[in-house]
Amino acid sequence: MSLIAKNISLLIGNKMLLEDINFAVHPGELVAIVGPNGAGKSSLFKVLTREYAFFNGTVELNGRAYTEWEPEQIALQMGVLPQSSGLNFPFSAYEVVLLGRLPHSSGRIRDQEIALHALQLVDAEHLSNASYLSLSGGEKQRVQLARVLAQIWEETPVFAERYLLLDEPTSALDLPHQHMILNQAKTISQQGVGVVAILHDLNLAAEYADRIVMLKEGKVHTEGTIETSLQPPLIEQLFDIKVDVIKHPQSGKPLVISSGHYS
Ligand SMILES: Nc1ncnc2c1ncn2[C@@H]1O[C@H](COP(=O)(O)OP(=O)(O)OP(=O)(O)O)[C@@H](O)[C@H]1O
Repeated sequence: MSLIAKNISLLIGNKMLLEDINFAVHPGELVAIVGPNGAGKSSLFKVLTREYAFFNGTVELNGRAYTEWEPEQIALQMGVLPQSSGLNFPFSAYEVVLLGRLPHSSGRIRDQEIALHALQLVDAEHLSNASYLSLSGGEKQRVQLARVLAQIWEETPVFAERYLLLDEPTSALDLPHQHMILNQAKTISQQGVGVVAILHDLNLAAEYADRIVMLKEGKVHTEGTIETSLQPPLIEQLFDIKVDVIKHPQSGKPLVISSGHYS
């Protein structure tokens, strides 16, 4: 049981956005998708999350093509955090998180407990009663993450395998919150959820991901473990920039350093 995309190609107008991509995420792992601007990361994300349906190839969720699932069944298996959520109603932060529980029928008290707990996990409990519209960019991002966490909070009687798909989940966050959120994503993956995160920061990917998929010009450039992916020649091919990779003094993970010189 996994989320598997096979031979995905995506043509919009006369532009090939994705070309013969194979991608999979399995329960229990965190996969980072990285690559330069315009590489196709968000396009792949939109295929994986059904925002785009007009692609060639197949996407299978837990053994069945998307077309074979009802939308409500998909919502019980997959939480999606897009780059921006255009919510314009004056809901409180807490009410926004409760929206994540709509696909479920676990009862009002349980849903409320989960929503509060999810807000705690993203350090936003103190914002519960604030109007969502009044929140800062980073606060909104954390509340939206709490909403998708609430959505895939626990196994349902029918669906044990769940997935969390995050498009640049740290883009609006300060340094401590970047680590806090990715720590949560990692913990959730260790609890058995398959997590996909588009990340620009290679060092965050190194710290938290189990695997890295590198995209370039709509194709998978490289895929592998942190150690095999974060090699200077590969990074230089991907981003056209000179880098050194050293060992992080605390975690021992690869640490990518660049002085900004083009290769
Ligand atoms: N709807 C569309 N119609 C035509 N071209 C598109 C469309 N969406 C994206 N593109 C183009 O496809 C390419 C890939 O875009 P995509 O948003 O997937 O890149 P990305 O890797 O997510 O980039 P970034 O890091 O800048 O967010 C870009 O060149 C973009 O201009």
